[in-house]
Amino acid sequence: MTRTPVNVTVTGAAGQIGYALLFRIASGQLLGADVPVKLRLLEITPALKAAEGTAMELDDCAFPLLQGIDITDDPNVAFDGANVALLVGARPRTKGMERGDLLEANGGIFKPQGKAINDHAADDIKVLVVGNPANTNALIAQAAAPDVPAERFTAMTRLDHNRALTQLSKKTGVAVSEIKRLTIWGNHSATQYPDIFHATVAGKNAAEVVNDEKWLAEDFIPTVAKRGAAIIEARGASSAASAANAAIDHVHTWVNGTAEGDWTSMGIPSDGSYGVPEGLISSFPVTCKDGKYEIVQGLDINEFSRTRIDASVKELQDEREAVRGLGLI
Ligand SMILES: NC(=O)c1ccc[n+]([C@@H]2O[C@H](COP(=O)([O-])OP(=O)(O)OC[C@H]3O[C@@H](n4cnc5c(N)ncnc54)[C@H](O)[C@@H]3O)[C@@H](O)[C@H]2O)c1
Ligand SMILES: O=C(O)C[C@H](O)C(=O)O
Repeated sequence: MTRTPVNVTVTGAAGQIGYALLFRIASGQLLGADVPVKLRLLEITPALKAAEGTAMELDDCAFPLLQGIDITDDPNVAFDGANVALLVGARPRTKGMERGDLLEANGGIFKPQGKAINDHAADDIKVLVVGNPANTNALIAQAAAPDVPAERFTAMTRLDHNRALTQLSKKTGVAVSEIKRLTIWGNHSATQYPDIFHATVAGKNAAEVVNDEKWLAEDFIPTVAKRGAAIIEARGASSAASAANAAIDHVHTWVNGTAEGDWTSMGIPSDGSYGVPEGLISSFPVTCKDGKYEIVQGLDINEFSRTRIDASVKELQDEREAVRGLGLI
């Protein structure tokens, strides 16, 4: 194998998502079956031993693409030369909490990590923030990295996108592979808006196929938006394997592109499209090509969608004000 390995940094490597994620990265599912990787695992000091245990297991898999594992509690070391950074490490919410309740607890993590990325990462760094509240944590990290192009900081709404695909598939009886152009707008929170008005189901307009606004408003949207809480209620812990799967999907699509005629959802810095204030990290419909993404333009936004997009964007603005007040941006 002659390709230069890609340096992938994963924070919170000893956590639940980390455990579901690292083996898939090392096996080639993140970047491609022919792309060698070097892993950098960042953890807090008390969790280093657990991260070492995971690294031992990674070694024991003898993955042909895995060309090294470094473990550290120093962000400056973890992000040195990083090409891809998955910011997972954060405190997950527990029963009864909203993701916004985590702002203060987790905000302090993302500012120093953003600075370390600014100072040490490779020029082509791509960042995915998974740790909640993901959109605003991404904003904090991005604000601390003025030398990195802002568009390299993204937040994960792919789990919501995947959840929405499955709910729509169950409602219509059509396989997820036949559903295209679904969109998650806004925040990865209970205000997010999964939009099927531009989606297609086996080539037909999804909203017309469903033809049931009551189901949309009272079943589909709340089921997708509150799925994280439902999983916490059922498992007693937040989603892990599905979150890791979505992180793999997000980066794989960003690097390798969206399929012709389809798009995906990513939390990205707004350029003002669709009335979302510039700079907010909000979820949009995007196409990806050659390692870059673009917002899908020109979609008609009906009244039903507008109200819901605006509500989620308002929450993002409030979160931005809150972290400004805490001196995090
Ligand atoms: N965006 C999404 O769709 C989505 C989905 C699921 C979970 N999440 C979020 O992902 C985060 C991680 O979830 P989890 O279930 O793996 O939690 P976890 O508690 O199992 O693991 C978190 C890990 O992060 C580590 N950590 C804490 N502070 C750190 C720091 N400063 N640097 C490096 N590591 C640090 C902890 O030691 C722990 O090992 C949570 O914020 C959770 O809410 C997001
Ligand atoms: O809901 C949570 O707190 C975890 C995660 O964001 C999820 O959507 O499953």
